[in-house]
Amino acid sequence: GAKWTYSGPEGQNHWSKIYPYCGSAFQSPIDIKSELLRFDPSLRPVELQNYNLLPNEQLTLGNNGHSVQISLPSKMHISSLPHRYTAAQLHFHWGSASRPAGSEHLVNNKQYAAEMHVVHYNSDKYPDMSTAIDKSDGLAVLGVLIEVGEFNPAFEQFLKFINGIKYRDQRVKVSGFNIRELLPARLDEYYRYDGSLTTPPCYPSVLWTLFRNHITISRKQFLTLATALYSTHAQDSAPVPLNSNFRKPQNADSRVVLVSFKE
Ligand SMILES: NS(=O)(=O)c1cc(-c2ccccc2)cc(-c2ccccc2)c1
Ligand SMILES: [Zn+2]
Repeated sequence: GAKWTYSGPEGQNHWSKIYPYCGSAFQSPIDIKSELLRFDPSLRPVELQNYNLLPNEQLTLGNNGHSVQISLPSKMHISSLPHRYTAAQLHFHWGSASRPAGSEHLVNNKQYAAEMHVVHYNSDKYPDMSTAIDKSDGLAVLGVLIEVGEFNPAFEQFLKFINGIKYRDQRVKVSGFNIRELLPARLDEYYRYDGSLTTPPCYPSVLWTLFRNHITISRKQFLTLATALYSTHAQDSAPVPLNSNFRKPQNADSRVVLVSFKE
C-alpha cells in the first residue's frame, strides 16, 4: 500500500489530505454506544459457506506493512445477505505490548485488545474486489473483537508461521484450516451499520457486521502478534515495529446501529 501510517506526519489525522473520503461521512470504526442502538427483528443469523477449509488448501499469510493478512479462497462466502458476498482476505488490528488495547470498534467506550476483519465483496454485482471496493454496496466486513484470555488453537494455525513474515511484503503459504473457528460461537448476535474501510482510501463502501461476543487469545499469543512484525522491508536500515495499527473511533453522525439481539 501507499505511504500512510497510524501516527506521525502521515498518521490518521492527515489521511484526508491525500485520501479525501477519510474526511467524509459514514466513516469507520465507531464507538458503538447504547444510545445509537435499535433492535431489528429482521436481522437473521449470519450464514457462512465453505469456511471449513481443508489442510490441502493453501492460504497466503502476508505482512502488507499495515497488518498481517490471510488470503481467502473465493468459494468462501456469506449467504445470508441480499447479495452473495465472496471472501477476499482477513486481517487484524492490535495494540502493543505496553498498551494492549488495539481494537478499532469500541463498545460503550470499551476498547478490546485486538480486532479481526474478514473482508468480503459483492460478487453478485461486481466482477472483482477492486471494482467493488468503492461501491456503496460493494463490501461486507465481519468484525470480531479479541480479548486476552484462554489460549486459542485456531489462532495458532497461522501465528506459528508469523516469524516468516516479519517484514513488509513477506509472504508464506499456510495450510487451510477451519476459519469458522476464528469466529465466536453465536453468529446470531451482532451489531450492523453502514460504514467505511478503516484504512485509506476509506471508501464508504462497507456493510459492517460486528459480532456481539468476543473471542480470546492467550497473553503469549497476543504478545507474539504485537511484537513479531515490522512495517518496513527486511533491507530497511531503520526497522519500524508494526503495532497499534488501529484507527480511532469516527463520528457516528446521525447513524443508527442495528442490533440483532435484545437486552
Ligand atoms: N480495515 S478494513 O476491513 O476496512 C480493510 C479492508 C481492506 C480490503 C481488503 C480487500 C478488499 C477490500 C478492502 C484492506 C484493508 C487494509 C489493511 C491494511 C493495509 C491495507 C489495507 C483494510
Ligand atoms: Zn481492518
